[in-house]
Amino acid sequence: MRPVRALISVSDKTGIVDFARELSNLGVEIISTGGTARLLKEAGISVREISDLTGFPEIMEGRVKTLHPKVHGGILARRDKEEHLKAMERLGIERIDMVVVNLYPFKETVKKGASLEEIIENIDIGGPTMVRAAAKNYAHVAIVTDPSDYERVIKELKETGEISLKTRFYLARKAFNLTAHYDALIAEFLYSIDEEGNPVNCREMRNPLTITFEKVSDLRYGENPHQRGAFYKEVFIKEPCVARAEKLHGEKELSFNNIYDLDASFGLVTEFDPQTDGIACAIIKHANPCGMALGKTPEEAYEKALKVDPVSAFGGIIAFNAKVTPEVARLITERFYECIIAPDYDEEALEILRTKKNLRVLTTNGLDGLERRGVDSPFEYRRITGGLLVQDRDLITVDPEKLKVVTDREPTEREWKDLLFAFKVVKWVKSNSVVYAKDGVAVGIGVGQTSRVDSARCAAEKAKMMGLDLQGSVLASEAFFPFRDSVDEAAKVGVTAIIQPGGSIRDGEVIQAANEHGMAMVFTGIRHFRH
Ligand SMILES: NC(=O)c1ncn([C@@H]2O[C@H](COP(=O)(O)O)[C@@H](O)[C@H]2O)c1NC=O
Repeated sequence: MRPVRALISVSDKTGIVDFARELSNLGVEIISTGGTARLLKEAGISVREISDLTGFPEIMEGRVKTLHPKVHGGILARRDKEEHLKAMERLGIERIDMVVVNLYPFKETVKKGASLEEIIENIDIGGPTMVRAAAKNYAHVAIVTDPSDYERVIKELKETGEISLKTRFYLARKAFNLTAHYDALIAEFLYSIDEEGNPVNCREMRNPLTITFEKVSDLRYGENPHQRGAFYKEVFIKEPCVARAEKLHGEKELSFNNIYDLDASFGLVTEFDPQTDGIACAIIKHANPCGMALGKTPEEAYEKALKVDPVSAFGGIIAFNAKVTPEVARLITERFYECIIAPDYDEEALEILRTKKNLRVLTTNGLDGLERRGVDSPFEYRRITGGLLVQDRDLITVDPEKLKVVTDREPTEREWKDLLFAFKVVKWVKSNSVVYAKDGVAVGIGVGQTSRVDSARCAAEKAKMMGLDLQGSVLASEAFFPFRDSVDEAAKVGVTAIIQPGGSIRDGEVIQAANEHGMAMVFTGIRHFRH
C-alpha cells in the first residue's frame, strides 16, 4: 500500500514533527487536528486542517473533531470493493491510508490525582475510534500509534515506496492492544470509585473481568530455564511493593523466582509496624521464611532470624520493615544472599552492600500503614489451566478484642506477645503451616506439609538440629487442628501456648489436650491458608 493521505492527531507529540516532515517529503498529504496541526504548521510542514476535510468545525472543546463520516468513510472503505469506492465518489469521501494517533493521557491524568471532571475529559473518544477503524481495515490502511514505530515506517516507505501487509498487520495488532489496554484502564478506574469520585473500599468481582498490566521487563526465563518469563505491573499501583521497587545495586537481573520471593519477604515484614511491633527481618527461600525475627535494631532482628536456619539462608532473600543500617549491612555481606529489600537504606549501608557484586539491593521507597494496603491493588489472581481464580488479598488483621481464650489458663503477657507474632508469621508460610515462636523469634517454621502434625514435627526437628530450645515457646497454626495430635507433639517439645483459628468439630478434644498439658490456647476465628 502506497499512502496518499495521512491523518495525524496525537497527544504525545514526541517525534511527530520529523515524522510528518518525512511523510510530506515523500508526497503524502497531511491532514491534522487542532493542536497537532498548529505544531506541524509552525515547523513549516504543509498541513490541511481536519475541518477542511470534513466541512465541519471542531466543536465542544474538541469533544467532536474527527468523529465524522468523511473521516471514518475514508479510513474504513475497502479499496477492493466497487460498492465502497462508489460510495466514496458519490459522497466526496477522500481516502485516508494512514492514521497516526495516540490517545489523551488518561493514565497520567489519574496518576497525578486530577479531579474527576479532568479525568473524564481525558477519556479519548475520537482517537480510539480512528485507531480501531484503521486497525480493522489493516488490509488497506496503516495505523501508527507508537512513536517508536515512526522510524520503521519511514524506512520502509523510503526503501519500497510502500507499507507492506506484514507491517500493517504488526501495527494493527499493536493498535487493538493499545485500545484494549486503554479501555481496561478506564474500567479499572471507574470500578475503584463511586459515582461522586470517592474511592470504594470494596471492589466488585465483575463479569467479564478485564485486567491490564504494563510490562516492566522481559526476564531471562520463568520459574525454570525452559520457561520464558516477563514481569508486568499494575498501572495504578501506589502502594510500596516489589512491583514498584527501585533497584539500587546489582548488575544481575532479577529472576522470576527472585521477584516472587521478594514479594513474599516484603509481605511478611510489613505485617509488623516498626514503631509499635519492632524491627522485622525475614529471610526467604522458595517463598517461605527460613528465618524471621523482631529486634530493637535491624542487626538484632537479622542475627536472630539467621539463627533459625543458617543453612537454608544461603542464597536467600532478606527483607526489613525499616531502614537498613551500616551495622546490619556489614553482617549481611559476610554471607551470600541473592537480594535484599527494605523501605530505606542508610548511605553508608548502601556503600557496604555495594561491595557485593551479585547482591541485588532494592528499595520500596517507604512503607504504607497496614490500613492503606490493598486500596489500589485489592485482588490476588491465581492462574489455573484455562482459568483464573480471583480473591481479595489476605489483609485481615487480628483484632485483639475478638480473640477467645478457650483453655482454663490465660496466656501470660510474654506468651500473648509471641502468640500474636507467630500468628502473623504463620500467615506467610505455605500450608499446612505451624510456627513456634519465642521472644519475637520464629524458632521453628513448619512449611507446606500435607498434614499439620507433620509440619509440627518437622519444625520441632529442625529447631533441634539448629540447637534452638523450644521449651517455653508458643505455637501458631494457620488453620484449625483436626485432631489433638499436633497439640500433644507441641507439648512434648515444651510449647506452653497455642494460637489457631478454631472451628474444628474436634475443638473440644483439642482444647482438652491443651488443658491436660497446662497450655493456654487462643482462637482467632481467622484462617490463613496459603497455597
Ligand atoms: N473528539 C474527537 O473527535 C477526537 N479526535 C481525535 N482526538 C484526540 O485528540 C488528540 C489530539 O488533539 P490535538 O491535535 O488537538 O492536540 C489525540 O490524542 C486524539 O486521539 C479526539 N479527541 C477526543 O475524543
